[in-house]
Amino acid sequence: MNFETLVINPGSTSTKVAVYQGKKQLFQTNLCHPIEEIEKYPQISDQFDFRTQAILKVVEEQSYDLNRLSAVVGRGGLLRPIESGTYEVTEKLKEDLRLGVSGQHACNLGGLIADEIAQKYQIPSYIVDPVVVDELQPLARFSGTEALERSSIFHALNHKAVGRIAAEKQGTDYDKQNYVIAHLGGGVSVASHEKGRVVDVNNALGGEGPFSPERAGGVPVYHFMQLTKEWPQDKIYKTLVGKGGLVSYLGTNDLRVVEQLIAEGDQKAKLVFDAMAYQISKEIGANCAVLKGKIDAIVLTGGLCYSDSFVQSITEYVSWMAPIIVVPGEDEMGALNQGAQRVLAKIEHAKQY
Ligand SMILES: Nc1ncnc2c1ncn2[C@@H]1O[C@H](COP(=O)(O)OP(=O)(O)O)[C@@H](O)[C@H]1O
Ligand SMILES: CCCC(=O)OP(=O)(O)O
Repeated sequence: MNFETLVINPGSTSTKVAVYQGKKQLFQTNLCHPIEEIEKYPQISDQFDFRTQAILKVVEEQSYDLNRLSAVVGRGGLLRPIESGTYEVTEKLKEDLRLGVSGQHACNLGGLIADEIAQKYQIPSYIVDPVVVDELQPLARFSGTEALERSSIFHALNHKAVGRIAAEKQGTDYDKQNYVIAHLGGGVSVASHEKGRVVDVNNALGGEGPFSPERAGGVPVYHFMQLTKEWPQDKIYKTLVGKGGLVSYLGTNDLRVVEQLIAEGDQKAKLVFDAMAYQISKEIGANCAVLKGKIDAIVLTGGLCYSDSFVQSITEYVSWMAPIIVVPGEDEMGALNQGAQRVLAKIEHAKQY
């Protein structure tokens, strides 16, 4: 059956909207949200109406009749740690998304907006492989202090989707391969995929890993404590997430703007560009150690991979460790649709949160 689904993916810098009929995409629109627009809203939940209206406007512009839909599917948010899969949006799931039980991020709106639209048309709503998919091995859970355990918060949906793409390119199955996958978007997550399980990954929202277009990544903690000892919590958080990385150094979260500055001869922009590639490469190297060098490929994905020079810069550091596979952008929309289609076709049951 060719079920039609509306797919909604709120990211930190964009909202992606698509309609699928079976596997076929009927349309996709990527709405970009410049930092000035996002900054107007103090809380993520304050963006609910603005993003919902923007999505409905896209659908209207495409003259698509929402009565044709069988389901609405949204990118899952910061719930409690759960296993990989497709989950039905329930009251309990929505409550935890609203509370942000594991933190605040735009993807918390995915399930909420999906359900808002689905309820109007009396159809089900789902989330797939939310950012809290947790397959960490015991060793990866150590933070270095008994008081804190590391957690698995990363771009699980795209990691899994791109893992399957890489395996297909290599003529095999995802759960037979070992990959280091680096998702390079507004936030960055670099993970060790061992036979289909993400056994280690930097927390993309937790002050770990490389800096990214808008995240600081790991910072020198002692000096950071001194710097921020008089600051309110939300200012500290925004310094790490939202106003870190490229935004902090260059005032933009857009790598294309950075490339333009470099083309105009801006030396600082060049140094920051090189530093981001350097930190990401170092994290890839760390994950190659996690897999004890038994790696079938290093996979680079996300919006930053549309930049040939950025990919080239990372490749120079890491290509000696394993073959490089580049999947620019992401297949999150396709993966969300596939997750919903499997449930609609009764190939799988939707999991209950
Ligand atoms: N053609 C391109 N060339 C260089 N950078 C790009 C290109 N397209 C997107 N990007 C960069 O990718 C980043 C966003 O990646 P994306 O995966 O869309 O992020 P998110 O989903 O986290 O919002 C931004 O820094 C953006 O400037
Ligand atoms: C891992 C949490 C989700 C996230 O960081 O997504 P973006 O990079 O799209 O902001």
